[in-house]
Amino acid sequence: MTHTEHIPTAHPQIKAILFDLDGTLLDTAPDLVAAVNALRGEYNLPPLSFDTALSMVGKGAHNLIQRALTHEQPLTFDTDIAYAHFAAHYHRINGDATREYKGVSEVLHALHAQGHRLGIVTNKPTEFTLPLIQQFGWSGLFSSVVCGDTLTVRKPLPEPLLHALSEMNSSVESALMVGDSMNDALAAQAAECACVILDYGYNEGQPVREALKKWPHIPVHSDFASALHSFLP
Ligand SMILES: O=C(O)COP(=O)(O)O
Ligand SMILES: [Mg+2]
Repeated sequence: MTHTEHIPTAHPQIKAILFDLDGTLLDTAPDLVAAVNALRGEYNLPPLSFDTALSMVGKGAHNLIQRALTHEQPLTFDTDIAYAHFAAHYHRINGDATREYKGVSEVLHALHAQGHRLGIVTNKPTEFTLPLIQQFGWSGLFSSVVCGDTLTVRKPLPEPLLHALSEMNSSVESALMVGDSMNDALAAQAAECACVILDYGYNEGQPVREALKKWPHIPVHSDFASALHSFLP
């Protein structure tokens, strides 16, 4: 069976499409890992392996910093100072080695040209998200960008998705969430929003396809264009 045979049941009326950023639209892993290890250097901690550092990405920057600094043993640190260190390093690095996944720009432009309303719902802070949207030439495409610090809560809670849809004047019945992690799937489920998942991204170190085996109603794709294929002409 090919993955493209899984088509979201809600697709005929889909008008609004919400995208996760890290691991779905953009492979930000090299820059995130470099920033994590630069942060660790500030605390005289040795670098983490790529996979270990990447497994800490998913629940926003404060959670990432907490996991990165307490990996080996508990460490008491000032969270504002640690965030300032992380932000300084990540601003310096952000975008350098980040690449869009195959087909992303082409599909986003095609969906937009077709009249779909597009939004981003990411746990990444706004200050790192907006420069990436600009770098990849996507600024005119999104009618809502909800980041990890837009509200006081983040995915896997449903509020960020619902907030984006309200900014897009769209109903949850007409919406699709496209993500790479259980945080996206859980947020979509809680919002009662249709969802498709890409398996090439980051799911906090766990294969997302395995995690979704008990949720057969959520289609899993390995290719961005195939995941959106049924919404294109
Ligand atoms: O920054 C994170 O923790 C994850 O970001 P994402 O929600 O775009 O995957
Ligand atoms: Mg993601």
